[in-house]
Amino acid sequence: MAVYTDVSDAELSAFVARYDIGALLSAKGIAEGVENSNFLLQTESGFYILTLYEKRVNEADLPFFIGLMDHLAERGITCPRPVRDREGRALQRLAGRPAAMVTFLSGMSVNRPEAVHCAELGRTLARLHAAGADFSLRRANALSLAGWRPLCEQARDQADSVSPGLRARIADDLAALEAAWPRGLPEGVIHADLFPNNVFFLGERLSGLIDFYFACNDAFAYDLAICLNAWCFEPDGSFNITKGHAMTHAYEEVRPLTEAEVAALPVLARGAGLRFLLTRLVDWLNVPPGALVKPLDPLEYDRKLGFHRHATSAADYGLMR
Ligand SMILES: Nc1ncnc2c1ncn2[C@@H]1O[C@H](COP(=O)(O)OP(=O)(O)OP(=O)(O)O)[C@@H](O)[C@H]1O
Ligand SMILES: N[C@@H](CCO)C(=O)O
Repeated sequence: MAVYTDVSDAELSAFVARYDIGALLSAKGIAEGVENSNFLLQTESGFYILTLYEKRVNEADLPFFIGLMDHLAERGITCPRPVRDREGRALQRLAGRPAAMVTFLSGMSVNRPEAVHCAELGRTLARLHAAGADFSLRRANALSLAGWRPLCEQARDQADSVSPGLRARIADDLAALEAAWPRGLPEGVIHADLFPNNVFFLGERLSGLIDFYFACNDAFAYDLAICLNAWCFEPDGSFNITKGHAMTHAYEEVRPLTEAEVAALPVLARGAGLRFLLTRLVDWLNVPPGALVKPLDPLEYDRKLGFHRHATSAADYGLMR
């Protein structure tokens, strides 16, 4: 369960009383997630999600995330809406942490996405990229190429205790990516963490997106590469090219990729793989004492990188031209 910060019932009731949403009826810590502390609140007017922002969220970035959810929702992307208190504030502090309350979205995330889900995701990702075009705030991606070496240094000495040879594999990936990372690709607002657990479906239709707390300005095709990593591998570690095709084809129906983006896809996919290997590895090695959280398996991404290291073109990911 991702609850790093405990909040007493009395603190929660007092917090909810700042809003015009009725009295608090129930509150429970949410089991899913690894980054922030999340609580499902029921008040007299319905359900809300309360988030206390933890270590990876820089408080200065919160206006970007809050503003982005409002911006996207106003442009037809279904996502949580920040709720404002009686004084018009969305950003709060609670139990010593920055905090915000957002609306509850209905829908279910899929544990084992099929090609139909990958296509829905691809289409919505392209719509999200278009909808962010006129968002006025900017946020650099703190977890792109320049952010990987510091993570690598944090985890390096213990990497081989997690898997023999991991330290050397990471060093090779990083060196290869530093030599080949593409510049000048089309960019804008990206979600940067659109894993299946952050995407809701009603039946086979995508019904909403959550968790915008890694959103930033970066290459659109890097966002697609993150999704290929997160949605298109099978539990046995193989890449499912049918799912990759479904996702990239649906993306291109809304926003065709440029030739430069197509050419860059293998290196972007490898970079996305390394980004999640590194954050998972650092978290795996540093579970805070007393935190209710199940760290995610870094080696899942070591196995995915085994595929990316040998990919030579976008066709390996199902992107047909
Ligand atoms: N607005 C919302 N509506 C409905 N459920 C939500 C909402 N926001 C969060 N949740 C629920 O809380 C869980 C955790 O939320 P979230 O993914 O934002 O946490 P996180 O710690 O940032 O997770 P992650 O590990 O994906 O970064 C989600 O999987 C979902 O079940
Ligand atoms: N989606 C991330 C966790 C949240 O950042 C992962 O699966 O590693």
